[in-house]
Amino acid sequence: MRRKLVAGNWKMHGLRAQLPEVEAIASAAAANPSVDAALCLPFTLIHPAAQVAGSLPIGAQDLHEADKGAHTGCISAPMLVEEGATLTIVGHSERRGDQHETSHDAYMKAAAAHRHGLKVILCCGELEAERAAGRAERIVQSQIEKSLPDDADPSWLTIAYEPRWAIGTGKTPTADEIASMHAIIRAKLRMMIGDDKADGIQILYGGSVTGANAAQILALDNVDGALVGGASLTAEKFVPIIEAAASVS
Ligand SMILES: O=C(CO)COP(=O)(O)O
Repeated sequence: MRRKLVAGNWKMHGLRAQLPEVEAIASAAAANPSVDAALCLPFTLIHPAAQVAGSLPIGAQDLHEADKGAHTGCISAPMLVEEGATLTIVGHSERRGDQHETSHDAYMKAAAAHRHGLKVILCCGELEAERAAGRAERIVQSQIEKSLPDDADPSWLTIAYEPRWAIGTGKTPTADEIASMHAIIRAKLRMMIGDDKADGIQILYGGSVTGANAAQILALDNVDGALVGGASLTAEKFVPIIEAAASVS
């Protein structure tokens, strides 16, 4: 039985003034031990958040594929580990859009994270035009093919399906569309790494998840948690999602 994981992605939000939110989220996570929770924060908050987060895992949102080198402005896996991160997101659609990252970049970044013991949330998801053109499934399958790291294993890898058009828009796919895409991702994983490993990997849904829709989404087949943006920024909005996950676990 796969546990549910509710991970927050603060994106480019948060100063030290928001550390009490981290503490409050960590307390709520500790009070719901049947569910896994985590927060992926801006680089600048990783160290101070890790000091106050207790057992709540603190992660990054990106990293460079190299351990060190002449890469101005970039952050490597060993740097993240030293700051107290235990996981990182790779391949988020905002990095694919804003920084032109490819699935191969995500593959390289996931490998770098794994080399240094970081868990990885690997993102995939189609654009609105791709869904409208009937290409959503093929796009997501292709992203998984190109980005799934070697040695992919449930002990360190999680997949997040985040349709780009559902992120920050208040629009979500229908329950059938979410369940269908998650089944397609599960089938793809089975083909690539075998049933045992594939069946252990958590597949999260992300895109406009809130306390109001979380229980319904998290109850769907093959939805093993949520990757939450806007509604993860405060305990008031995020804790109900953790509790919704607990209620369907
Ligand atoms: O991109 C997301 C999480 O990584 C989802 O963001 P929202 O929850 O704000 O739609």
